[in-house]
Amino acid sequence: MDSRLPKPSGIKRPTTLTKNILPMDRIKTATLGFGSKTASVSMCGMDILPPLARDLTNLPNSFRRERAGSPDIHRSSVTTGANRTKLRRSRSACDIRDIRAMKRPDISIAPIPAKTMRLVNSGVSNNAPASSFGTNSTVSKPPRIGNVVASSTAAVKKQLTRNPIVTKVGSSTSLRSGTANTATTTVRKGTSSTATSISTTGAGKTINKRIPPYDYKARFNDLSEKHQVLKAKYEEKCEQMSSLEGLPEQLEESQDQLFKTKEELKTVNIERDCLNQQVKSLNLKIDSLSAALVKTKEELTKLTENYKIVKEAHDIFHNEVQDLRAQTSYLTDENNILKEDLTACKEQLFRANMERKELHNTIMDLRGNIRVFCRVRPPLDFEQDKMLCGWNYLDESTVEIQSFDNRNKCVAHTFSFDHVFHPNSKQEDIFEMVSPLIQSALDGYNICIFAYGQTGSGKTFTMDGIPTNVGVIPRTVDLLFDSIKNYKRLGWEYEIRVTFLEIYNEVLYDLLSNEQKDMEIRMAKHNKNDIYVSNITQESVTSASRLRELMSMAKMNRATASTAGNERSSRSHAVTKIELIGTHAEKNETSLGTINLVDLAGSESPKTSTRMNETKNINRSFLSLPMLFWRYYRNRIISHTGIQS
Ligand SMILES: Nc1ncnc2c1ncn2[C@@H]1O[C@H](COP(=O)(O)OP(=O)(O)OP(=O)(O)O)[C@@H](O)[C@H]1O
Repeated sequence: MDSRLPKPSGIKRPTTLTKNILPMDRIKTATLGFGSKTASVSMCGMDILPPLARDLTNLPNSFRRERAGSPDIHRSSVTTGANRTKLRRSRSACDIRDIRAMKRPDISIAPIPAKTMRLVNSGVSNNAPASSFGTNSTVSKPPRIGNVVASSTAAVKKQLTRNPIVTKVGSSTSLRSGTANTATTTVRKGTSSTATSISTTGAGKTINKRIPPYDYKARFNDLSEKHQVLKAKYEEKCEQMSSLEGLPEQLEESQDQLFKTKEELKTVNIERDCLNQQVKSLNLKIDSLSAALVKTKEELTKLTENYKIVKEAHDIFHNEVQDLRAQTSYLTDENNILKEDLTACKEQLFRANMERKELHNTIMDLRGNIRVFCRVRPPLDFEQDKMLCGWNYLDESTVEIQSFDNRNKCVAHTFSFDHVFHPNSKQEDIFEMVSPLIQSALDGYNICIFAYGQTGSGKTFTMDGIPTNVGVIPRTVDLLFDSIKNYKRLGWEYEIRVTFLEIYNEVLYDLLSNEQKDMEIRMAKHNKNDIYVSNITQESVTSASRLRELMSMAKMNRATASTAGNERSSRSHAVTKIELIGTHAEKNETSLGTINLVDLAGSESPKTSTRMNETKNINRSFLSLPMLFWRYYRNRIISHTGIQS
């Protein structure tokens, strides 16, 4: 009979649950939980299966790291080969010898307790508590590792403190442990005397029965019973192991999931930090925008108030504008009426001006186209002590000159003039007499004003004057431009051109140019009564100041010298010619008038002359002057009467 228990087969060595992927704390926990039988037992609910679990739990670590599901091997390892050898020896020679020596006692084999049988048949429930040991429960799902380890460790410790290793033989708390311990004790005892079978009755009373060594059948039954129990436990452990085999994979998956979750958690934390930063910056923006909004509201309030004020002003202005528009409309109508009236007035004025022009020139003709005025200058400072000829101012047109003949007899000569100006006459009085001629020039007539007399008689003073008391020419310029302004209102536009000619020793000079030129006096082709000077500088002037400027320039270029009667005597004839070209665009009228202002050189007696040639030329020119006037009168008489002689 083979007493050796069948070696369990198909038991897989539990795989090492600690993998590299586990962190160190997990590795420790896993090693503690899965690498030890304590944890294995605890996981299977052995904390509530005290006897055998306690035994297994209290095994040394080195031993507990052995195969989890082979309690037989454990026991064989614990008892080592000594007990087994003892058993074999007891079953062999010693036992036989003992059997021979012993009497066969009456042995009543204790029946297998019913509770034990139920356990054998029903198996061991891993997760079931001790109170529900007989229920059929299987391990279908391993508990969570952490919880299992914690609970198992705690349960084992608790169990260890509550239930010491040395169990009370015959205790009814656990049939399996009681059976195992009893078997061990029986073997030990059996080596010296007989085997002992411990059984429990249905009432819970422990029944110790000794199995004589020779009672192989009883021992066999006993061992079979133990074998069944252990086999059931073995199968139970196998099932537990098979269920636990999937735990590493689950653990790995859980770890992967955990790492993924951690990575996601990190990402979420980073995103959360970013969002927090964004929230902070947005809060700052909100604060600044809120402040700006408050300012804007204040400004808006001010602007609204200003808008109300401006709107009120606008309404007032709008009403005023409406009134003004009405007035403008009324005034526009009035203006149109006035325009029509103005046009009619202008027409009447133009016609009246033309009539005035005719009347004016008729008066000029009646007064005489050639008028001669006489001006007696006062004696100069150096003449106060000199013997001067006497004169009498008979009336405003007659003067009597007294002189002595060869017999020193006083002779009186009476001269008649258009007007005689006594020495107290002013420059304004002289100009008042000649100014109507300026009007004639603007009306398109040619006029000539010249001063004639002996040297030092006051010709230049009368024509040019002095800066503090200007003469005829400057006053003519002022009157000319004032009249042009007035004529502009009547629709006349005038262009003024001036030339300055000097005749010195019968030679022509351009007083506006210092160049040597060939200048001649020529008659106009279209009008034989009109003459012009060739190659002379002609300037267009638009202002009186410019004309005066040109006059001063010409005066500077004029030849002067000292004579017996005048320290600065003009030794040439100076002719200032002013052309007035008037146009009336509306009436398509034009007018061309000329003003010739002549300051003749002073005649001088050959007796007192120091420059005889110059004096001859001057006096010769004066001889032509009566001839000139004679020709003029003859032409006018012929034109009026047709009589040639
Ligand atoms: N009416 C006057 N009242 C005061 N001073 C006068 C008057 N007429 C001329 N004189 C003075 O007499 C002097 C000579 O006059 P002015 O030069 O005009 O003579 P003139 O006839 O031009 O001589 P000439 O022919 O030699 O140039 C000047 O000093 C001038 O100031």
